[in-house]
Amino acid sequence: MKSVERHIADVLELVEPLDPIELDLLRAHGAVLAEPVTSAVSLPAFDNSAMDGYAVVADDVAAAAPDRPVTLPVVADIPAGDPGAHAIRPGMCARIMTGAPMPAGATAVVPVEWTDAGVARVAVHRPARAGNAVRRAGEDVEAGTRVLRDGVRIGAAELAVLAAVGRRAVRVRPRPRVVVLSTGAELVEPGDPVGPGQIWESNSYMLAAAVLDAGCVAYRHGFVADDPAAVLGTLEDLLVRADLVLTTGGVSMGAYDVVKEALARLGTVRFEKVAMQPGMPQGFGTVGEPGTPIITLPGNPVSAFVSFHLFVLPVLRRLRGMPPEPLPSVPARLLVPVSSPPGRRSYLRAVLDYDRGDGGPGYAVRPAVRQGSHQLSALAETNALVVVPEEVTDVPAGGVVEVLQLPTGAA
Ligand SMILES: Nc1nc2c(c(=O)[nH]1)N[C@H]1C(S)=C(S)[C@@H](COP(=O)(O)OP(=O)(O)OC[C@H]3O[C@@H](n4cnc5c(N)ncnc54)[C@H](O)[C@@H]3O)O[C@H]1N2
Ligand code: MOO
Ligand SMILES: [Mg+2]
Repeated sequence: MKSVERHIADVLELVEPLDPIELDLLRAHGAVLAEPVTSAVSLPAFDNSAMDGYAVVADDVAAAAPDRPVTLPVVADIPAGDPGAHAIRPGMCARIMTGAPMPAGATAVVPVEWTDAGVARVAVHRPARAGNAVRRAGEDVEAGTRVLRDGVRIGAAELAVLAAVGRRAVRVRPRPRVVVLSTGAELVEPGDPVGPGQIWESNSYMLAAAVLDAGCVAYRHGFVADDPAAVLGTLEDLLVRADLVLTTGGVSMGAYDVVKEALARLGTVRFEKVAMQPGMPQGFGTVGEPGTPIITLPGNPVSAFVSFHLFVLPVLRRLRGMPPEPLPSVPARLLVPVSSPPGRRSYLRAVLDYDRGDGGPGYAVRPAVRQGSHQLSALAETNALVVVPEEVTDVPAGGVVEVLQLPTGAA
């Protein structure tokens, strides 16, 4: 059987980062930057006040005290947005608001709380050192420096930086478009009546949501019956929209496992067994001309879920122009013993939390009781996967295991 690492390397070969496009700021939210962004301007662009108060010459107020206030004439009133043509000389001051340009000649700002808040004249009762409450031009960003690097995901903070340096649009890699297709004659749309032997379909919902959470566009096609012609026809129709196709079901040894049969005609897909539990039967390759990458996940819901997080997430990251890193991992103390089949690496659904035992700072992990690859219920509160290596069959409670952290939501 093939190793998990080998399979990850193979599926990653399927894709390259998508070609960059130019998008307006808000539409670029969630996309990955495809250019380093340099600021043409300094930020702040001009010396300005950090507080509402009075711009002064610091030396003038050096001796100010509550019992000996220094009184100065107020020669200008400078709100934020003022074009900034004011100047003061020693012995004068200007009323100034937060964000307003410092008048020439001023060396400090006295906050209004340190004064009597006068309008024509002001009494200052505390000294301010030179530079007090002044935000210098360029102290945040110097003109010509890089503010964002190529490959960062544009979240709220990055959008703020882009807007602040005056960008209206940016070059980004578009969100990958992922078609999700389930197969199986037993599947019924949730809520529709189920007959004998039928079940409500869940994989396409799970995968579409996981694709969205991974910052991609999901086209949930629903499901097709176990008929190779139907699978083929549907795939051909969907390819135009797809940067990646995900299917579930029909990849094992069953007589009606039609994904295998259909794809043998339409593309170059390899079906293999990966030494893992759950998620052993896997397939990948391309379909159509030019080849659209396809990953065929096993039908068992938990197998599809685990396979998505191990194999599909890195592929989506690469398409987005991000490093195709695996899930982050931490060591954790097992709260209950676990077992695993020999020769296969187990990924046990589990709840990871801070260790509340005597073990000091660190993590503790509790695998779910129900670990069957059909037992969806345990997934609901799962936030992690416990890894039990191929050669290990039992780990006692208290043993330290590697734990993969599952994504917590939209990326
Ligand atoms: N003789 C063997 N049988 C099986 C093997 C094997 O090696 N030899 N492997 C088992 C393993 S491991 C897995 S995983 C599954 C993989 O099955 P398929 O990918 O062929 O998927 P199906 O047969 O279509 O379905 C399996 C199971 O999952 C349910 N399912 C499928 N799709 C959905 C869906 N969209 N929503 C909800 N549930 C779904 C389906 O009803 C079946 O119960 O094969 C084992 N068998
Ligand atoms: O690989 Mo299957 O996933 O064990 O149920
Ligand atoms: Mg099957």
